[in-house]
Amino acid sequence: MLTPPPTITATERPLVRLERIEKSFGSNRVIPLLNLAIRRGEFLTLLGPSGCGKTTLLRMIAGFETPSAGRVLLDGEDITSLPPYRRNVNTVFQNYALFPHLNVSDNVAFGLKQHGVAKADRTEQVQQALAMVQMDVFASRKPKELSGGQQQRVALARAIVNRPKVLLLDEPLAALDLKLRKQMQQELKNLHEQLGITFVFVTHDQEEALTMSDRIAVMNRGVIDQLDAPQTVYNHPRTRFVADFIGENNTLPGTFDGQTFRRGEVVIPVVDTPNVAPGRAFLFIRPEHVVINRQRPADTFALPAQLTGRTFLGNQWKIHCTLTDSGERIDVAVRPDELSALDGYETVYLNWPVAKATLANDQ
Ligand SMILES: Nc1ncnc2c1ncn2[C@@H]1O[C@H](COP(=O)(O)OP(=O)(O)OP(=O)(O)O)[C@@H](O)[C@H]1O
Repeated sequence: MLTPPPTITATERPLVRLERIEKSFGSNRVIPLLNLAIRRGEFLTLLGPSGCGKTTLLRMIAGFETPSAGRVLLDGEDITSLPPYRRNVNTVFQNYALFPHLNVSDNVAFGLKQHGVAKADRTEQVQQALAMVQMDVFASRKPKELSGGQQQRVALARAIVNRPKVLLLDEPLAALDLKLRKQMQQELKNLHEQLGITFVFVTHDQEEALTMSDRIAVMNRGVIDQLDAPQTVYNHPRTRFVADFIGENNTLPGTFDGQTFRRGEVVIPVVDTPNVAPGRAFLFIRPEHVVINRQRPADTFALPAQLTGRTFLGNQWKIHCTLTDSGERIDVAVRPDELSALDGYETVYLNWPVAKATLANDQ
C-alpha cells in the first residue's frame, strides 16, 4: 500500500516563497531564474560576493524592486505588486537611514504613527522595542548624538516595533568596526530568538554567515548554488564556487568513475558524492584535514608532494606543498608543535580521512 503524502501544516508552509523569479536591469540579467522557500521563524542568510544579486533579491521581498518575472508570496498571499508599506516586512539598511531631526523615540514611533496607532500604544511599543536593543536610556537623543552601533540599534528598534512577519537586514553591520560587529552579531541572534520572527540577512562575510544563520543561501551570479545549514555548507560544499567562497579549500581536478576519484595513477576513495555524475570532477579538501606523511603509507592512497614553503598564522602554520605529479599547490594547516617534525623533509605523501573530502562536478 502506498503511504499517503504527509499533510503540510501551516507551520511547515514556507513563510516567504519566491517562485520562478527573474530580474534584469536593462540588458543586465541579474537573476536568471530563482526559486526560494524561506521557513517560518528561521534566520536565513543570503551570502555571496559583491554584485551577485543579494540586495536585489532582498529588495524584491521588501517591495523596493519588482521582479521582471515570477511571484513573491508571503504566508501564501501573492504580494508581488504590493508597495513596501503594504507588506508585513521591514528592512534594516547598512546606513541606518534614521531621520536626523527626530529623536530616538520619534524615529522608532514614526511608522506606528503613519499606521494610525494610538499615542498610548505607541509609547508602550516604542519603549519595549528600545529596551530590546538596550537603547531605552537614549530615547530623547538625536541620531547625531549616537555612535554608529547605537544608531544601528535604533534602526533595528524601528524595524521591529510593529512586529513584522519578516525582518530584512541588508548588511546591517558592515559599517561597524570588528569588535562592535562581533558584539552586534550576538545581539542580533539574541533578538531573533526573543522575537521568533523570520530574519533574512544579507552579507558577503562568510564568517558572519556561518556564525549567525540557521541556513545559508550561497549566491553566485544570481543563482543559489547551495541552500543548507552552515555546517553542511562548510563541510559539504556542492559546487566549486561554494568550496572556494566558504573558508579555504584545496581543489583537485580529476575523474570520477562512479565510485572512486582518479588522478592519473592515483585512485582516491570518496564517499561524499551525492549527485556527482561520472566524468570530470573536482575534489575539495580543507587544509586542516590534509595529513602529511613522511613515509608512503602502505594501506591507503597518497599523493607525493614537495614541501615548498610555510606561512605563520598565529595559532597555526600553513604548509605549502606542491604535488609531484602535476605541480598543483596544496595547503596544509598544522599546529605550531607539529612543525618541527617536518624539518628536513622535502618529499612527503599527502592524504586525508576519506569522509572529509567532497566531490562535485564543475558548475
Ligand atoms: N537599480 C539598479 N539599476 C541597474 N543595475 C542595478 C540596480 N541595482 C542593482 N543593479 C545591478 O545588479 C547587480 C547585483 O547588484 P546587487 O546590489 O543586488 O548585488 P549584491 O550581491 O547585493 O552586491 P553588494 O554586496 O556589492 O551589495 C549588479 O551588477 C548591480 O550593478
